[in-house]
Amino acid sequence: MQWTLVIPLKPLARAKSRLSDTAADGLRPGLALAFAQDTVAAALACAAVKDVAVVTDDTLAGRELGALGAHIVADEPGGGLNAALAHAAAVVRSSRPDSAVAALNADLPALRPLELARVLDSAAEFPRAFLSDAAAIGTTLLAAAPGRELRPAFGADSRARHGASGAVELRLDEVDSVRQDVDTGDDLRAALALGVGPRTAAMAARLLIEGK
Ligand SMILES: Nc1nc2c(ncn2[C@@H]2O[C@H](COP(=O)(O)OP(=O)(O)OP(=O)(O)O)[C@@H](O)[C@H]2O)c(=O)[nH]1
Ligand SMILES: C=C(OP(=O)(O)O)C(=O)O
Repeated sequence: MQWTLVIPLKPLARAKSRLSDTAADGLRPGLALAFAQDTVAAALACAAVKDVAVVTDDTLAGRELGALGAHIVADEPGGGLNAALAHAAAVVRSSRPDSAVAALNADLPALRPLELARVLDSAAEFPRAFLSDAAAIGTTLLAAAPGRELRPAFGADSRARHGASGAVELRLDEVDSVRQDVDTGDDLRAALALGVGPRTAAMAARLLIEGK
């Protein structure tokens, strides 16, 4: 089975506020874009991925991620993360009702295509399934098989909320790159230790050179 991924990205100027002690205001939007670029590039290189739709209102991010090959969906609801994801899934299914759809965070700069394929192949065995994040509190991927609603419940404690919604938690080893979202400086160090994509590596070097 091949999946359509929906990836949410809020306006870069407001993104990654929890990284303010690690990256100055002038660098943070570029860092958030680099995370998204490396995430989208790895997703598009994954054999289990048919295509990628990024839901965003950010003009620059839309242009850059579109250039990588992602489809761009406008964040028309403007009602936050879950509304954006539900909208993007509906847009995908309006043209292809039988699509398998999975939501994936935009802040997975260490993402490896083979690990993502393992997660998606495993998700294909269930109506709805999810992968918890590295902190084991949130969610990095929520998948809905053809004919199933996505019903996204990202945000605080989303691991528990996705579990309570009836989605099956995928318990896989050796998919660290799919779990390693980056919200804090510690997360960024963990991602760098796993090995990040080229755009995040370049931005991380600037953070070191420019001292924040
Ligand atoms: N399209 C869209 N994406 C969103 C929205 N809110 C959050 N996101 C995206 O959803 C993912 C998780 O978002 P958050 O953890 O709320 O925000 P963040 O920018 O990652 O980090 P913080 O500012 O530190 O909370 C990120 O990829 C965000 O860019 C929204 O309202 N619309
Ligand atoms: C929105 C989520 O991620 P973050 O850790 O980026 O807040 C989540 O885990 O549901």
